[in-house]
Amino acid sequence: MSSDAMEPGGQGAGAVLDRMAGVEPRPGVAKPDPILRASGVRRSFGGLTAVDVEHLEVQRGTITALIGPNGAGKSTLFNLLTGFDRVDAGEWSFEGRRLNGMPGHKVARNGMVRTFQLTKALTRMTVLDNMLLAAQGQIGERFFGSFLRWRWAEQEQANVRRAMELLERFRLDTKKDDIAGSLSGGQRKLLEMARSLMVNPSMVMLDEPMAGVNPALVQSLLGHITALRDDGMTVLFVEHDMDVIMGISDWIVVLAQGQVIAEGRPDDIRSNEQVIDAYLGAHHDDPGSGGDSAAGGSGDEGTAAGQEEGR
Ligand SMILES: Nc1ncnc2c1ncn2[C@@H]1O[C@H](COP(=O)(O)OP(=O)(O)OP(=O)(O)O)[C@@H](O)[C@H]1O
Repeated sequence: MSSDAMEPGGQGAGAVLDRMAGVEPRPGVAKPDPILRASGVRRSFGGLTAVDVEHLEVQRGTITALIGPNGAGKSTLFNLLTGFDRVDAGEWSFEGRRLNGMPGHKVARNGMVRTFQLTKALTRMTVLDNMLLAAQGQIGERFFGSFLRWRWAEQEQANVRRAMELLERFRLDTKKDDIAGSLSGGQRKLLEMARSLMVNPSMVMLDEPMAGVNPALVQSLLGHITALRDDGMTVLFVEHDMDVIMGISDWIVVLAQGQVIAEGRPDDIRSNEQVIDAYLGAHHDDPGSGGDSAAGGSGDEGTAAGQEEGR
């Protein structure tokens, strides 16, 4: 995502971060140029309020982490914003467009994509077919049913070219004919990221990008995530590993019991008493430690294969 994916005026990540310099670290704070805005978003399951977000803005061109103890509502909020679950109340917009009620595939076509852990069906397909399938929503509406078959073929060729470019970028090109299920945990994470880029998104939402990844591959994955931001994309990610969170986030949003209890830069969050209390209360990793991976806390970070089995 080249210069055209960059913000208007061709400013890079540095300029975006400069504009964030004056933003106060407090829940619901307005951002200079939000790509995503949510207000009054609520979701309950029976008597349990899983998400109750009064106001949240995500600044364009940043890496923003969504963190919180187990059961804080991170996945539910991800699902709601991306059209994979229905809100009880609230509204949100992406690039100024209201997204309420829009199904997931349309949200993705509007430029906001989320990664998914590879389902069983996907693990039985080749790496390249996984990539091509991820592009189908893009061509489907415009080309399905078309009698102009050559245009279809043309689009397919373009998809293969794009898939191969992305596979090269993520160093998976030599694996294109391998069955996705044969990839290591880290390679699967790379494939999940590569798949999401097939629709040319302006915002990528990563669901635990480091879960099940061999430590040797963590640096490489981190490099890919910061490269997305440096190419002008906005990244929102849910993660438990505090080293990762503190290391790459420009901004951190902390959820506890469905509510945003804190927002700020890594240093603000490290020293925030409310955040520390929320984590300690949940017997989770201390966000102030920056040390031993919070991977320990969630109990769901087994191998990629293990996670898949659970889905
Ligand atoms: N489909 C559902 N039915 C009933 N309860 C649900 C459902 N989905 C989530 N919940 C509950 O909503 C709360 C928030 O869950 P959610 O998975 O969003 O938290 P999380 O912050 O992503 O947790 P974790 O870090 O453990 O993945 C939890 O109490 C969970 O049990």
